[in-house]
Amino acid sequence: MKVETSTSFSICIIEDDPWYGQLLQYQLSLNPDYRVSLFASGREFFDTVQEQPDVVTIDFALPDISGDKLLQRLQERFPQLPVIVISAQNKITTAVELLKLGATDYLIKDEYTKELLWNAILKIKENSSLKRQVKQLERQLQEKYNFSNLLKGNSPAIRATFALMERASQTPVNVSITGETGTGKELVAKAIHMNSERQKEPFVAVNMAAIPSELVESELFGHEKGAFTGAIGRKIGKFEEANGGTLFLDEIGELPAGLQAKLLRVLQERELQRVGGNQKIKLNVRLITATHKNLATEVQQGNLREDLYYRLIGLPIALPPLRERSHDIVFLAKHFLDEFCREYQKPNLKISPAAQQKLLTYNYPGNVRELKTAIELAAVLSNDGEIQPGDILFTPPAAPKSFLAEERTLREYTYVIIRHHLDKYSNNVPLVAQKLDVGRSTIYKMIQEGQL
Ligand SMILES: Nc1ncnc2c1ncn2[C@@H]1O[C@H](COP(=O)(O)OP(=O)(O)OP(=O)(O)O)[C@@H](O)[C@H]1O
Repeated sequence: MKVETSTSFSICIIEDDPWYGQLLQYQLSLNPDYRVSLFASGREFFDTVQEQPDVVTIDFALPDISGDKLLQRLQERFPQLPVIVISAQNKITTAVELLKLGATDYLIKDEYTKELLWNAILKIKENSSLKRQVKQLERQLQEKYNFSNLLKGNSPAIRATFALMERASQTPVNVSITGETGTGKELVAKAIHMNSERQKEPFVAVNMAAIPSELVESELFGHEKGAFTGAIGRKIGKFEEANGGTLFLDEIGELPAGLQAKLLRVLQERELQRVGGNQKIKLNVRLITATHKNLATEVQQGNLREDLYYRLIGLPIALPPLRERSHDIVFLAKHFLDEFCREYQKPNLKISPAAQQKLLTYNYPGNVRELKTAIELAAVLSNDGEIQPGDILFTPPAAPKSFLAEERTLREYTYVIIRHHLDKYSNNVPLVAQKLDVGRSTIYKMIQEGQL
């Protein structure tokens, strides 16, 4: 027999007294959400029920099996099953024993049993629906943070990134992410955290480039009251905030040289002292760093300590610039367009072939962030069902102030250009003359005249 479990709440009553059993069945069936089945013995229940019901009530004194044994068999068969024991005995020790064994409730057979049973089942129902909701929310959250839900892409490069992220989520190793601005470094860090066993703990992101260098130490490690002028109270640093979870240090290449030794010590010893404090605080933080710089070059140039480099590098993940993953451009554009149409409650827009061509020929210095912004604007600008090339406007980054903006004579411009090249090629006049296609004597003459 299959007790109906899908849409309704299924209750099984095991009671050998047919009159009493039917009384309980009648009473509970008054709730139209309940499907109530009656069994005269433990054996009849086990012979017929295959799927776990939502709750079982058992008579303590059945002819074929004692209450405690039946409870144990039910628990072996359905480990999560709530079981209510109904007994004619009002011996406290029996009740305590059964509750210890895992019974959800113990009711005495008297004139209040029906009401008490009604309430006990209501509580179990509420509890199980809450548990179901929590499970569903957890599933939704998990889906939301699935790598391929968070990070969109169709290129071999992004697929290779998924594989690395998978590995990074399964181990607590440090991760270092490199990539130009807007390639999705923070998104990758967050996705790793959300898929790791630390997902319920904090994810704290800090952009090192955005903190004035004199404040970095207290921002990362915290400070005690009075540690320095202006430290009016105790401050918890980002490491402590992230304790138990993940700390994402963006633009790690900007970490001031003076703090590199302290960071290394904190990572090695897994404990820190707040600025101006002497208490040692234990840390359990997973570190993910990101940079658009090449850290190995930073080490060679003496900007980053080698020992810190080896600590940080852990599992490296390199995100290629968008212009090198042409497979992703239209794919991402369509994804963002769908998102913006939903957000702006516009009917679904398409991208015309000519607009796709325009997207594919641009070089995206701002990478995915720039594509996303351009698509948002296109979604707003478009007034037919299709994005046209004219709807796609790329805003180039502010160019360095052009020297053409300054008013000079042609001769003065010539000096500026030659001087720039002499600086660039270490005053190598023959090389500069060759590069600019002018006579060497012209350059020597200008030098002699003191114009350069
Ligand atoms: N593969 C992707 N799929 C979906 N959205 C993406 C993807 N890559 C980047 N984005 C989006 O692009 C924007 C920039 O991403 P993110 O901030 O992670 O880049 P970043 O490399 O950390 O940038 P920066 O170096 O400037 O801090 C965000 O809105 C992010 O959601």
